[in-house]
Amino acid sequence: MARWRGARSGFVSTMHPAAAAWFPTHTWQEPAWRVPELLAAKADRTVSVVLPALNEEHTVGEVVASVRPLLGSLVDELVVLDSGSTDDTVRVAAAAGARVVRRTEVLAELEPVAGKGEVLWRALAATSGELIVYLDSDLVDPDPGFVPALLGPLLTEPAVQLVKGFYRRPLRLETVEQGTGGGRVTELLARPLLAALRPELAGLIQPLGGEYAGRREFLESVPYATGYGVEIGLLLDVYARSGLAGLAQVNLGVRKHRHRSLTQLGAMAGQILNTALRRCGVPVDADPALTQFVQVSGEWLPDVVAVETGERPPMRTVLAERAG
Ligand SMILES: O=c1ccn([C@@H]2O[C@H](COP(=O)(O)OP(=O)(O)O)[C@@H](O)[C@H]2O)c(=O)[nH]1
Ligand SMILES: O=C(O)[C@@H](COP(=O)(O)O)O[C@H]1O[C@H](CO)[C@@H](O)[C@H](O)[C@H]1O
Repeated sequence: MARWRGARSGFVSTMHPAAAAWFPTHTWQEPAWRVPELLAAKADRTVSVVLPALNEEHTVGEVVASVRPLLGSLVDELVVLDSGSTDDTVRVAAAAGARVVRRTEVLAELEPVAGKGEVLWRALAATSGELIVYLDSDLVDPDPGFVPALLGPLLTEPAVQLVKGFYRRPLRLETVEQGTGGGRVTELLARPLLAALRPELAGLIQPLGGEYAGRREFLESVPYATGYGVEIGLLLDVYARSGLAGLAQVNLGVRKHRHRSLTQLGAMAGQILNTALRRCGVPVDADPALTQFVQVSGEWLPDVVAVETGERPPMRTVLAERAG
């Protein structure tokens, strides 16, 4: 299958040498795997698709429906891990054909904490697939090709441990044809942060993207940041353990999703920054707080938010302790 259009290889060499060496052989610009080919490569291995969901009643049904046709062939289980939704997410997800697991129903002895990473981590205990695909539940017009593309490298390249999706990310849904501008935390924080701390990872096109797949053996062996730091944490951990050879990325086309406000993304960025600094051995405040500002009747007032920096230990250790 097509990995890289060589005509553009000149630009690749302008990156950090390690990134430039990795990019051409671990980037699928035109993923061409067909399901029958992947089924043959899959053989007797198993695949779990996991959707983290917090109040996603408007979109979770379509995301589930985009994966549903693969259930029973390429996909062995399709799970929505509900993150404490207070809307109709659970009903909509179940009606669309997913197995819905509330975060309180798995590892019930552990009091759940808020956050995306918490449910991605709990999903490890709620599923059994050797390969795990994570998709966000807020996707708009989700492409059924996401899962096959993300599984491609895992099913054909034994050294790869984690596969990240990449895509064009329109910020205004109505201008998807030309739209870009999405991935604000990626462009304003993650990319500059990786450039400063791990320039070898400069070749990752979407380091924070919520569509990715990994081997259970790797995912159960690393801690999970319980908030939005989960993606940067997993990325840094796979690099620390397997080097760039453990990473691949596939073109998923266009990704449209619900966009949060700048204030919300500021809090998200705080979690990502804190996780990345800790993974890279940079001392950080034990209980960081982020002071944002709001204008009330003309007066600017501080709004101090705690930066969630919780971590869950490697699932492997938790399951071993439970097994006694
Ligand atoms: O505490 C949380 C926060 C987020 N999410 C889910 O994680 C995904 C990505 O979250 P969000 O859309 O807030 O991030 P963004 O894509 O805007 O960066 C979505 O499916 C959310 O429903 C979750 O399950 N629990
Ligand atoms: O990539 C980003 O900058 C943020 C915000 O995206 P938008 O500016 O709302 O398109 O979205 C990602 O970051 C989160 C933290 O890693 C992930 O959990 C999300 O899945 C991903 O969409």
